[in-house]
Amino acid sequence: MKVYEKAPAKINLMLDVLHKRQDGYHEVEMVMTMVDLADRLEMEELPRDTIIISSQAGYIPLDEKNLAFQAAKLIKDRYDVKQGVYIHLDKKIPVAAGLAGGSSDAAATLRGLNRLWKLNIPETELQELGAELGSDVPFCVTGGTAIARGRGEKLEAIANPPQCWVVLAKPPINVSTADVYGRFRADKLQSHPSMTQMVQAIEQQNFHEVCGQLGNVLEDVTLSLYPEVYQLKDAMIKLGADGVLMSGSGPTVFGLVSKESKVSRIYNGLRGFCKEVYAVRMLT
Ligand SMILES: C[C@@](CO)(OP(=O)(O)O)[C@H](O)COP(=O)(O)OP(=O)(O)OC[C@H]1O[C@@H](n2ccc(N)nc2=O)[C@H](O)[C@@H]1O
Ligand SMILES: Nc1ncnc2c1ncn2[C@@H]1O[C@H](COP(=O)(O)OP(=O)(O)O)[C@@H](O)[C@H]1O
Repeated sequence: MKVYEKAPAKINLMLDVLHKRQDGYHEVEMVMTMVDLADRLEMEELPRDTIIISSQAGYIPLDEKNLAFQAAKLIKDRYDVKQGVYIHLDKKIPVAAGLAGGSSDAAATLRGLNRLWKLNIPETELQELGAELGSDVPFCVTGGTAIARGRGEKLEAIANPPQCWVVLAKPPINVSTADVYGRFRADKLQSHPSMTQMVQAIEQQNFHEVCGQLGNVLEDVTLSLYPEVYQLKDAMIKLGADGVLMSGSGPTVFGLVSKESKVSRIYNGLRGFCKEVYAVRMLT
């Protein structure tokens, strides 16, 4: 038997860091949503007690370092599953981009294996398993749009933002999330983005206000390390995107665009800066 799962990319519409915790993680407040740029996973049951990962992407690990492998191992161990699984990852989401590609693959693996092995694990329990794999995995289990607190695992579902185009551009650099959080200094912050106002703008379906409330306190860290991310952001603003922000710890920059007529100009303009540019819809 085979099951298929879609693993969409996330973007952070708002990301605030409150403080560094005793356990080394940072207490965050984020508004997260998903975009229509997705990996596709095929999972096939194997009679042998083994986990095999394959992918057309040459640049991700296929062993126990792969987050889909870790998700399969976790569910097998926790629920004492004796069968094995073959997982094929059709990667479309750029890697180490701030788009939670690996986290979304892990979440899709948890959902898929829950179905394949008829385990009937409730969604909240899948989220708890996800939290053992990474801070963004619980959100990716459920998707939609949510406020995320704690280290990212405490979720509160909210309305989806107004539908629009999302242009994503990833410069050819790899950013380490741990490094960006490690360099973040709360005392250097000039201001915090407002969670309340972002949530209100979304609830009122006020596109202009959603664009106005975009904010990410990790942006300054990544922009100072990689000036090309700053240039990309500047280019996207000049090309006419309605709101522009770096996603997560970066380096992907996204632009929200309401008018379809503007999308191809922005897309083509950005292709002059980097190869990895995508124009997709918000997943609502
Ligand atoms: C910044 C965000 C925003 O959505 O996304 P990405 O840029 O990675 O996509 C997330 O907070 C990333 O979540 P995720 O990528 O799952 O992080 P994890 O694997 O749990 O943690 C990687 C490392 O980041 C740091 N970390 C992560 C989350 C957090 N709230 N505080 C932290 O300090 C820790 O040093 C940790 O060792
Ligand atoms: N299934 C996977 N897809 C992508 N990256 C993966 C996967 N499994 C493990 N990784 C590793 O996880 C790291 C972060 O990848 P990713 O989840 O794409 O980053 P981000 O959270 O910044 O978007 C990379 O170093 C990559 O090698």
